[in-house]
Amino acid sequence: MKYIVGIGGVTNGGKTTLTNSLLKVLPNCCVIHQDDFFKPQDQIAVGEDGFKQWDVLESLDMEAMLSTVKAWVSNPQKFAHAHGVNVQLDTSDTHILILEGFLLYNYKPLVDLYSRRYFLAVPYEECKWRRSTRSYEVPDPPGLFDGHVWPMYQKYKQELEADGVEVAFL
Ligand SMILES: Nc1ncnc2c1ncn2[C@@H]1O[C@H](COP(=O)(O)OP(=O)(O)OP(=O)(O)O)[C@@H](O)[C@H]1O
Ligand SMILES: NC(=O)c1ccc[n+]([C@@H]2O[C@H](CO)[C@@H](O)[C@H]2O)c1
Repeated sequence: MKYIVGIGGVTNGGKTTLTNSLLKVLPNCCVIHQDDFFKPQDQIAVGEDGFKQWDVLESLDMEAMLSTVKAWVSNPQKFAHAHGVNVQLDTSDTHILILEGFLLYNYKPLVDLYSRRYFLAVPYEECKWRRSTRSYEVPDPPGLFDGHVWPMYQKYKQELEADGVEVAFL
């Protein structure tokens, strides 16, 4: 059996931390991180608000992410070997793929592929504080969280609810 598990939700919600714990205990488990599919910085649009629009779907090469998922679906064993994941012989009929990222469920071609969609949510204040302690490859300019990151999070979350996409909140 093949299972695709989504670990989605808000920035700094703990997605990477949870994913790393799951990778240690689940057999034959591969991972794809959505952040690895950000377009180069010079292709990120600047909004009317003056901020680079990192937190929109258009800033990610979702077609490339989908191709990577399809490569796993077509041959999980080969994918595991190529990514240094040991396939355990006694469980070799079970393969798990974790997709980890902040906009996992708003890209239509992927949404029906999940066996289970988990969503990590944290309150505004906690999220803002956690984010302020992080340093990304491209550091957040002042005001980005309130001006762009949090409003986009709310917009995409509302879109999910409106589309009736079922998620399990953690
Ligand atoms: N259960 C938790 N309780 C408190 N803090 C946590 C918890 N899980 C993670 N954190 C902290 O929150 C921060 C973000 O964690 P993590 O990198 O796992 O989140 P993320 O959702 O992958 O973030 P991003 O979307 O920015 O990649 C880190 O500083 C981490 O130590
Ligand atoms: N990974 C990156 O290149 C990058 C650059 C600038 C901002 N981000 C932030 O990553 C978060 C998702 O994990 C988003 O909230 C982006 O703002 C990532």
